[in-house]
Parts: sequence; C-alpha cells; structure tokens
Amino acid sequence: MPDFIYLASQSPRRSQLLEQIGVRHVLLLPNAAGDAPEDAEALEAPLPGEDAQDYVQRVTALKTDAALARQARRALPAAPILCCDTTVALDGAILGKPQDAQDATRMLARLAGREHQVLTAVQLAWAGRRQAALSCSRVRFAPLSAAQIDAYVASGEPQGKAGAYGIQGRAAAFVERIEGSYSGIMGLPLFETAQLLGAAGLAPS
Ligand SMILES: Cc1cn([C@H]2C[C@H](O)[C@@H](COP(=O)(O)OP(=O)(O)OP(=O)(O)O)O2)c(=O)[nH]c1=O
Repeated sequence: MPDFIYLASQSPRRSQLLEQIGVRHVLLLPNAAGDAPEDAEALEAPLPGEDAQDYVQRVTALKTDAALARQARRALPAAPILCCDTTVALDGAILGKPQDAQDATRMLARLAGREHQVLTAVQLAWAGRRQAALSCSRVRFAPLSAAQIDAYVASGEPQGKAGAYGIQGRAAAFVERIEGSYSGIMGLPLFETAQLLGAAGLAPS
C-alpha cells in the first residue's frame, strides 16, 4: 500500500490539519476541464426535509464517489482517499456556505447569542472498503452587534465557510464556548480521522 493518502478537498484548512497529525497526503482535486458535473455545487443542495446529520453524511459520500471516480479515471495509485463535509445546524435549519455578503450577514445574525451545532462527516475509502465517522460539536456565540457583524463580513472571512464563520480566524472572538471537537469545527476532526486511519492500518506517525 502506498505510504500516503489522497485528500479530496479544496480546503487548505483540512490539509493543514492533516499535516498537524503527521499524515502524508496528496491532494486529489477536480480539474476545471474534465470533472464536472459530479463536483457541481448542486450536489451540495439539501434534499427536502433532510436533517443536518443525514445531509452532511450524504454529501460526504457523494464527494467520496466523485473522488474514487477521479482516481480511477486518472489511473492513479491505489492510495486511500479521505473526504469530508462540514455544515452548521440551527433550529433544524442547515447553514451552508454564504452565497454573498448579505447572506453571510443574515447567517451571523441568526447565530449571535445562540448555541448551534457544527457537524463534520469524514469518509476514508481504501481497497474497495469505506469507513465513515461523524463529529458533532456545539458552539455558543456571544451576542453580536450589527457593527461587529458588518466588520466581520467586510473582512471577507465568512466566504467559503459553513455558517459564514471560521473559528480559527477572527470569529474566535465571538465564540463563548464550545463542546466537542475544535478541529471538527474547522473542518477535519482529527481524533475521528486518526481512528479511521488506524482502522485501515495507516496510523499517523
Ligand atoms: C464552522 C467552520 C467552517 N469552516 C469551513 C471548513 C470547510 O472548508 C467549510 C465548509 O465547506 P465544505 O463544503 O465542508 O468544504 P470545502 O468546500 O471548503 O472543501 P471541499 O468540499 O473541497 O472538501 O467551512 C472553517 O474553516 N471554520 C469554521 O469554524
């Protein structure tokens, strides 16, 4: 078995987190030309009535399907593939990545002064097998003024992040309390990931 895994994620945070626990990895990303439509954003749309846990696990499975197809299409070495998806849930609603600044403002106003959940699903596919894990964390935001939200949105940080914030960035100043996995909130729960790798005989060094 190769001594590396493929990380099928465009998120630089996930690569940094994997590096943090010493896992050698190579990115397996869609290329602009050939890989649509399997990687289309449409795949990330929640189904009617779907709850956040089902949603995040389904999307992760779709990402894994797409990554396996990519690996086969490119005739790449048979290294294991790691895929993840992160979503924020509040009052039964799924808060994905904001579409624009207005959307980010709306999401942050909903999160302010409340507790929400951050769910990250992980899948490891190797040798025709697949193992999955789910990390669920609770995050409590302090009340936020409109000026604080506006300044945060203007920083550009909400862009590309579930729930329109990054706990690893300026939004750390909004977080009163967390219960769960800090790395999971950032997008890759390291404990669960290490467990999956261990089960596949790929324990991090
Ligand atoms: C809540 C939260 C989310 N996020 C990010 C992690 C994910 O990158 C993003 C959720 O989007 P995802 O769709 O999970 O991931 P992605 O599109 O960035 O990357 P890919 O699909 O290629 O794997 O939100 C943070 O960085 N910090 C946080 O505190």
